Amino acid sequence: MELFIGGTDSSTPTVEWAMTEHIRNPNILSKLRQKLSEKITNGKTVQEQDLPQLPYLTAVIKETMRLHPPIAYTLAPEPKSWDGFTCFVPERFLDSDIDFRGRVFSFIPFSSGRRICPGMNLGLRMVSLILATLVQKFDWKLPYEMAPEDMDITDRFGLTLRKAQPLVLILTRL
Ligand code: HEM
Repeated sequence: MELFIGGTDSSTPTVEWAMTEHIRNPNILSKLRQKLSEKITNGKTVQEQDLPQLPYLTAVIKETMRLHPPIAYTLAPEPKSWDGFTCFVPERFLDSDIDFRGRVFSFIPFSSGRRICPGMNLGLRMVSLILATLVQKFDWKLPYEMAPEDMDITDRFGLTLRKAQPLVLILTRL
């Protein structure tokens, strides 16, 4: 199955960037797949009620939103606030109390205060379930024997910060 990620809402760029970072960091993809298989057993598919037990999945989504803020104009990332600013390291969020509510100025993917996104919980559930299902149920590879380092990872600036070139992956059912 060939997967093109498209769409214009704020959830889609997060899934697309998360998948892009996982292709560039296969050890993180393996770790996430392992964490999912520890909690979601017997061939089940991840469900909403499983999400609180999947802190690594949440860390991956936070790290994706840190490095690729979904809504560009408000949320330019701040290099000085983060060690290894350009590196994709979900572990930085594991023992941290930084949540999605915008209480720390360097991480406000859903804005904060009175402007905070009213769809935050729904958006997070959508991103978490889509990403977890794709990781859990499919093996991913780039088409045309392309190498991860050949991927175009430039942003396309707009209301949402999308990849300039859409991600295309070949998915095989695991
Ligand atoms: C991962 C997904 C999402 C992200 C990252 C996101 C992010 C944001 C951000 C940063 C803002 C504030 C924009 C500003 O400061 O003007 C916002 C506003 C808003 N979002 Fe979301 N959003 C997401 C999903 C959703 C969903 C699923 C819904 C609806 C079902 C939604 C509905 C809204 C609405 C109505 C506003 C405007 C609120 C206002 O101005 O009072 N969002 N979103």
